[in-house]
Amino acid sequence: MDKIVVGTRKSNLALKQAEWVIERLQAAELPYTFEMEKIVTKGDQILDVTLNKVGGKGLFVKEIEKALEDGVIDMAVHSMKDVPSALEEPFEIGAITEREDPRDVLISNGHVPFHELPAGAVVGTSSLRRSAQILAERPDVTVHWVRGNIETRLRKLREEGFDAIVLAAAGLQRMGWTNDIVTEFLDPEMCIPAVGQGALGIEIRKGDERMQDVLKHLHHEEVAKRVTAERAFLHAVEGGCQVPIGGFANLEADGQVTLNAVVGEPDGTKLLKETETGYDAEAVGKAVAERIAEAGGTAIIERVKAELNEG
Ligand SMILES: NCc1[nH]cc(CCC(=O)O)c1CC(=O)O
Repeated sequence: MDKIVVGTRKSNLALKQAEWVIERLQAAELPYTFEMEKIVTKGDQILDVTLNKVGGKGLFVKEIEKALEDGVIDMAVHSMKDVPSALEEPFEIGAITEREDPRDVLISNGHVPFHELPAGAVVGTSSLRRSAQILAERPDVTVHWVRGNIETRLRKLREEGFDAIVLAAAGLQRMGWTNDIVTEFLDPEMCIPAVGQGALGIEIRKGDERMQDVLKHLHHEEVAKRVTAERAFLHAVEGGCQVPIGGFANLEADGQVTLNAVVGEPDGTKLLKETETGYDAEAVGKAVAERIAEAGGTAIIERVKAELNEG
């Protein structure tokens, strides 16, 4: 049987995601064997610097794309939220998978819920999106950066003086840890998740019909429609590095997609939120982006980007 090589980053979460993809493809009983190829990316090597300052999301994707282009791998498994809103030539997303819980979760020492954290509590996060929304809701807490993979962040919660950390439910679920360690699932209207959070994206060489066929067995059309609206928004407001932006879409019973999105000041002093519903996912994303840009979102994004480049 022909062999298909599935590329992945080397973190435990990435390995779980790639294993999940391979299991699902094997279950489809296609005439292929599947093999995993682990790739160390720059983003995995630089764990002690705020990721925002070292080039953002693209860091995790670049080396993997090289392996794809060179034919070392045939497809690459990504967390959809780590995939830049515009892929470069000659790549495309061959499938967007079913979505895990897209919400962020709070894990606190002593299981104190978010609204009951004491004033001055130290909340760990590594994203400007989370800090903006946490501080808008609770200006009396302090946000500190906590970098590293999920295991590292949980260890730092116990050992480094944090009262709580906020991370993606999906990562915990894929690691098999879930509910007993989670204090609270944050309301996705209060803390709007990252674009694509909870879904996986499978990247392939553009026009690779063999992979397109294989990936029909993984693609989830409803999730893809939601993520399309989210990514159209992300693309229209910035198109680049990691800034305080959230976007989360749901499908209505009639098939329309509703997008809630936010651009915020990292210190939480301003949040710009907009909502739009419609049948055309791309148009919904663009409409929300236009309104947020006009309300001052562009100015915030430009300023944050400039600060990241200086820092
Ligand atoms: N930023 C890193 C990252 N990329 C994907 C996930 C979790 C899985 C997902 O959101 O799909 C995480 C960890 C986190 O944000 O807590």
